[in-house]
Amino acid sequence: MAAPAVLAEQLSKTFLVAEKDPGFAGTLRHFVRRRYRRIEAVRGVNFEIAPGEVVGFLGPNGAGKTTTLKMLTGLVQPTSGRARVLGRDPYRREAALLRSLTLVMGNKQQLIWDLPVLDSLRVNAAVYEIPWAEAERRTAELAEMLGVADVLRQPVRKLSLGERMKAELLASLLHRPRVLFLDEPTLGLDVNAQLAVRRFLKAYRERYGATLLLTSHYMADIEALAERVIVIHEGRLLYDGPLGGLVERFAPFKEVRLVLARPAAAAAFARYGEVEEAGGLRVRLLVEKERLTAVVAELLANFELRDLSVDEPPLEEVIGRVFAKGAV
Ligand SMILES: Nc1ncnc2c1ncn2[C@@H]1O[C@H](COP(=O)(O)OP(=O)(O)OP(=O)(O)O)[C@@H](O)[C@H]1O
Repeated sequence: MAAPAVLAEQLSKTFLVAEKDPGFAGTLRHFVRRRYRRIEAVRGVNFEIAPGEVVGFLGPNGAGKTTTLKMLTGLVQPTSGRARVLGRDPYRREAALLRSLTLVMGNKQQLIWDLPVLDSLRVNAAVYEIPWAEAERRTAELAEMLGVADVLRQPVRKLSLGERMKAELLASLLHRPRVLFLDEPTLGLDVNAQLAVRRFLKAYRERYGATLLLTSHYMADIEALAERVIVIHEGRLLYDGPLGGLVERFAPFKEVRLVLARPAAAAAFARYGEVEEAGGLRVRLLVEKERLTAVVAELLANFELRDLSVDEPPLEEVIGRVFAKGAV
């Protein structure tokens, strides 16, 4: 295997947070004798990502995803373990590595609010020592891929959320990083803008052979972009493998959808599986894979059906179960 683009080896981060009781007395006590609470945000996480791979990084709120991304981009020093990106230690913040990676956070912005996007791009070009003629060429190319050429002369504050996020991506990629860490890059965007961002990330990866590690609460992002997923929960790695394997392992059931000819009570379906929707003409059931053929035969025999279809359960459902379980 080629040298990994990203490596996490027993990567761990513990935060010490000072705790203070409420009120004046609490504040006084806080000065005299400080109490600390340990938060083990990331606990011995191991993974390797090959150059050109796109990996979805999943976990419920507070699982340790952002902390891991911050350790991999040199913003936070690991308490123990090793982080390597393109063979280098990100926390040393060597210029050669900083020129090769980027961290895009959907909830943070780097563009200057009151200035046109182009002005922020000039700043970035200067920081990364890209001659302006070259930066202009790259801006034109990325703006075309993102469909934001028209808005670059407008102040950032006047852009829609979707336009702003695309401009943020443009700014984050002006130095053509080969390793992209993306933390919720489609956060809050409408469906069309989400789709545009996904398409762009795909095109960028294909054009530049980039490696992507991305978190998203939108499973559509993960399904569209990632072949492999890493799942963490309470700072520990729960799963690392193909997206399909996650469904196999955590969702040994299929989703059966029915359209009835006549409404039936929800209770009529409880014995076939887990009822997700019922009570009218539409019914959705989660049925264990081993029982599937028998259940479908019974449903056909017992109900007058307009339609019946069997699918993999929605990924949201599977992920929800993984998180709820919390252990493999
Ligand atoms: N700077 C910090 N100081 C103290 N605790 C922190 C700090 N940063 C994160 N934490 C804590 O570490 C844990 C993991 O947080 P992190 O932001 O990495 O999770 P996450 O998986 O990215 O969650 P989300 O999906 O909500 O963004 C949380 O309990 C959080 O409160």
